[in-house]
Amino acid sequence: MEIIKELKNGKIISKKIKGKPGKVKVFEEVLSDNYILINNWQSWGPTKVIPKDFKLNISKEFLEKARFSPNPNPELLLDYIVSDYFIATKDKLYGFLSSKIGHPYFLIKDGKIEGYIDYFEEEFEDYIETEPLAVLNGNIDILLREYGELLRDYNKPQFKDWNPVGWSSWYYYFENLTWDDVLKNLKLAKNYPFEVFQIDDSWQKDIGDWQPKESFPSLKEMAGTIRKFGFVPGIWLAPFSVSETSSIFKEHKDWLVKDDAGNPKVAYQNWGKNIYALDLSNPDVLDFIETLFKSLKDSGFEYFKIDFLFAGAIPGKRYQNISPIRAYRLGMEKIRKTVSDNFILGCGAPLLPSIGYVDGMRIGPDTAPYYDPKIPDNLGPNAYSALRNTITRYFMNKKLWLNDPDCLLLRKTETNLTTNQKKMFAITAGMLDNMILVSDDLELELDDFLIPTALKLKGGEYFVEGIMDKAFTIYTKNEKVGEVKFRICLETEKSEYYPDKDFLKGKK
Ligand SMILES: O=[N+]([O-])c1ccc(O[C@H]2C=C(CO)[C@H](O)[C@H](O)[C@H]2F)c([N+](=O)[O-])c1
Repeated sequence: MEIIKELKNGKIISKKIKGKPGKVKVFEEVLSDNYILINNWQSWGPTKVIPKDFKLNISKEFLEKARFSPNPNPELLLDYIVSDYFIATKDKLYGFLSSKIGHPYFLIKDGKIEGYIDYFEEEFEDYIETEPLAVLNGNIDILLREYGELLRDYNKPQFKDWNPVGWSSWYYYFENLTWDDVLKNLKLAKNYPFEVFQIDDSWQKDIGDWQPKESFPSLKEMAGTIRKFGFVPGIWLAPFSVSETSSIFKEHKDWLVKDDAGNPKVAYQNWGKNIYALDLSNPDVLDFIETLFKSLKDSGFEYFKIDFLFAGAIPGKRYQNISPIRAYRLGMEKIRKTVSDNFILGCGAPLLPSIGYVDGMRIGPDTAPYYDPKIPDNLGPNAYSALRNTITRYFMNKKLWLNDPDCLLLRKTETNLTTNQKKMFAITAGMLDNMILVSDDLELELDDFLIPTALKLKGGEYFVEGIMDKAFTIYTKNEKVGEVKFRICLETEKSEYYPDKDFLKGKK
């Protein structure tokens, strides 16, 4: 590896490779600490502190269902602590600055931190530079912010400066949403400062068949009705996913990523089905994606929550022999160009490969109407892990995209969330200037005082101290509230804020 740039507190290294490199080892250093900050490749995975001898306890059964959701090389998780893109200790941070062709990751092996880049099956006739690696020394709280700045400066992403506030259907209605539920909430949403009204997973015929199911009106009527109520029409879809029961699976197996035997490869299981992945290196597939998003846009939708994106980056046989990461970015580039002036929210997305293609990014797992620090990180729903990631990935916000911490669930019934748990989420998301989305049946009684609370805290300059400690301290300064400090321990649910502002206490 050669130093391509000296930094005041470290360096950026890279090297030239060609041929068929596969998994390239690019870094090794003795692990000098008992605790490490690890990161997962995609939206729903954890960024968290673990002891160096932590056992991931990933079972073969979990991997059978999750498949490539937790990692493009899931089998590594059975034997190692794996950290994608970056890894850190209290005074060191090792962070790759891009994932444009290869997938960069770290393993903890024999007391060492080992850095690799997986170029999968791609062959390079000419030399290419490896994804650059920044090696930084200093206080981890400062280093995280610095790593975010290096990522921004290296990738130079363009994204909208609109920081949406709105409503989403998923966390109350899930797949049971009806068009009557939509109409009821549209009427009630006028009482809130919502800009966007987003219909989530529920409307479609099948995963891959992106037409409305019988019980929903046309796409044009869906979007037109939302617009008529004064909101930006938003819609959810999983554009790179194809369910085994879909017509696209029956008619276009040639469009799917294949296994070594030439059969369509299962990307993951969800909705009680096997889900396959579109081969984004195939020009016909990119035409399909363009036509799909043009039709959604022409129907009147202006906000796109594109989900399960990791499916586009699974290893396998493709039309072109390019890495899954390069194929993924072809698909994301197509979407970005097709709806360039609309808001794209990435979800279930490989983080570094998505830089530059999204305006917002879900940076944690699903929230839920329960908060439980004891549930292990399994990519599944939990308000605790959604809040944890909101803090540990805060440094990506407004550098790479707008962080979406997932929705505030404010209902007082049909939930196990306490008002304090809702308050911790709302104050944190507001102070860190995140997207603010609510997901409730608006007819229910809500702790809705937290919406103005979160909005008052937005727009500031913020910082998080104690990323590797038991409790975080979040600092924010904006012209509405001045300087606010919020000390929060996620495990004990104890939090204090200074100065003691009434609006933070739920007084109107
Ligand atoms: O581990 N999983 O199999 C899994 C599956 C789905 C899922 O949530 C995604 C799916 C949906 C709908 O299917 C919602 O839009 C969530 O906001 C979006 F994040 C999540 N999640 O975000 O935690 C995890």
